[in-house]
Amino acid sequence: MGRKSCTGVVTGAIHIPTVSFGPKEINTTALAEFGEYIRSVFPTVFKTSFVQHEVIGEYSHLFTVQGSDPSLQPYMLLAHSDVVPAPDEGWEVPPFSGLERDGFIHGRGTLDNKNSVMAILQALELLLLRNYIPRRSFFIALGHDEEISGHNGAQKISALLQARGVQLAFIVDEGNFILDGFIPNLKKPFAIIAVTEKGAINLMLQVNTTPGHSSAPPKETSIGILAAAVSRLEQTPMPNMFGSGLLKMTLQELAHEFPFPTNIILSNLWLFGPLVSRLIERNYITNALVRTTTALTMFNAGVKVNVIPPVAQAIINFRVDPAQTVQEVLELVKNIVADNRVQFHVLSAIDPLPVSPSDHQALGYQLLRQTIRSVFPEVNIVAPGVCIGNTDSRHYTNLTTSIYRFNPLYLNPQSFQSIHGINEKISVRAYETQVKFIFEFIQNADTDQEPVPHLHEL
Ligand SMILES: CCCCCCCC/C=C\CCCCCCCC(=O)N[C@@H](Cc1c[nH]c2ccccc12)C(=O)O
Ligand SMILES: [Zn+2]
Ligand SMILES: [Zn+2]
Repeated sequence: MGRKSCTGVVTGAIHIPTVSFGPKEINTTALAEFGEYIRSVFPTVFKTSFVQHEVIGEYSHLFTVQGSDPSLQPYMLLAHSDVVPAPDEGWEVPPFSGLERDGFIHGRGTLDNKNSVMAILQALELLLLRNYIPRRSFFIALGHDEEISGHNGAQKISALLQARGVQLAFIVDEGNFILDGFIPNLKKPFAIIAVTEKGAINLMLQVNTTPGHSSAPPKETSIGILAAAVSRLEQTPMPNMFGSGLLKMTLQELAHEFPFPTNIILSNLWLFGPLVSRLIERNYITNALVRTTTALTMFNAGVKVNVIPPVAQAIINFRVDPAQTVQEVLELVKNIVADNRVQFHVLSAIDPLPVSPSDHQALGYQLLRQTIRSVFPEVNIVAPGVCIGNTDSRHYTNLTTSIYRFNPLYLNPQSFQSIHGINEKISVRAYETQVKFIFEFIQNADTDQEPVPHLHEL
């Protein structure tokens, strides 16, 4: 294949429909094609002697970049090549066209997360083409099943590295962004590096009742009983955990960016905390930062129009606040439902992750901060925060206690909705800046903490 332009490689990647449809449904043809594709567009990465490439779990990719200084502890960059499904309806352009129009590349995966896959490999390709030899070793792990929990990709890579005795200085994965327009009155963007992520529970509620003829219905059917139970859950939010969370720290760092009187209010959360937490929970996105969320995602019941339904089932997806545990949430749920005709089946449950360090000694955090300052000089605030979704990085807690989830991209509420939604797109400029960010980050990781002039400028 001839050499493609910087954004042409993204277009080609979006074109390959590497969709994870369900727990065991992946598009193996597309994933295999994706593997061939990255080989063809990043030839230098694949032929460099100190870059080892392995395919794990059939479709995930692990690159080991051997640094020249074995005394430096390695780190790892993560991304994933699979995407969530994208039916054509509602899209301005077909989701797998990868069309470049008006300065944007359109399509599923442009923000989540083929942008990162391609930007990481592109940055490495450019460094290698300039004969850059890293001092610090690093790994690049590209999962192929992140959207369905990463059991065949990230989990296997993690087990392999553990078996090899690898311990990492830190990990950088997708997760948070440079946020723009999420807080009313705050015009300036701010970068949030997620130092933890929420837990998750998929809980099935089931009600069984005796089937029969619909002409003589019982007072309550399985559908009615279950509908009332899930409605109680939806109407009863989990407790607001504002006081105990990281969000307090994030807001204190943001305080002086606000005009009077918000700056005073946010600097004195000991006094105004209850007021602030009530304001935060009013918006559905920021609400996810202060509590365990309850999302009714599936409902299934009934077999025929004139048959009393024997079974009704609903699935509820909870995202567990880092200040709570799965067990605590399940107890609360049982108390809210308070109906012993409703059975509980926990389909999957994962606790929130521990908080990674963000102090001055935290190498990964400080390198991200330093690179943000350099690549996005207009961003004044870099603060630690919580990732409200789950990422492949959760499979790597055996390799490091320092996990950071940050995409070097601007995100506004509209682009937030496009992730897993419709009209996902990335501006050409944003993608090029992401490449620049990783290009600088890799070089910064080779310096002795203090920023020094870069060996290469992009
Ligand atoms: C004051 C600050 C205001 C902040 C506003 C908040 C803005 C939020 C910004 C970004 C959030 C993006 C969410 C990150 C996505 C995480 C990746 C993802 O979608 N994961 C899936 C699938 C998944 C992956 N691993 C697991 C493990 C277990 C269950 C699911 C998954 C997901 O979370 O569902
Ligand atoms: Zn993702
Ligand atoms: Zn996703």
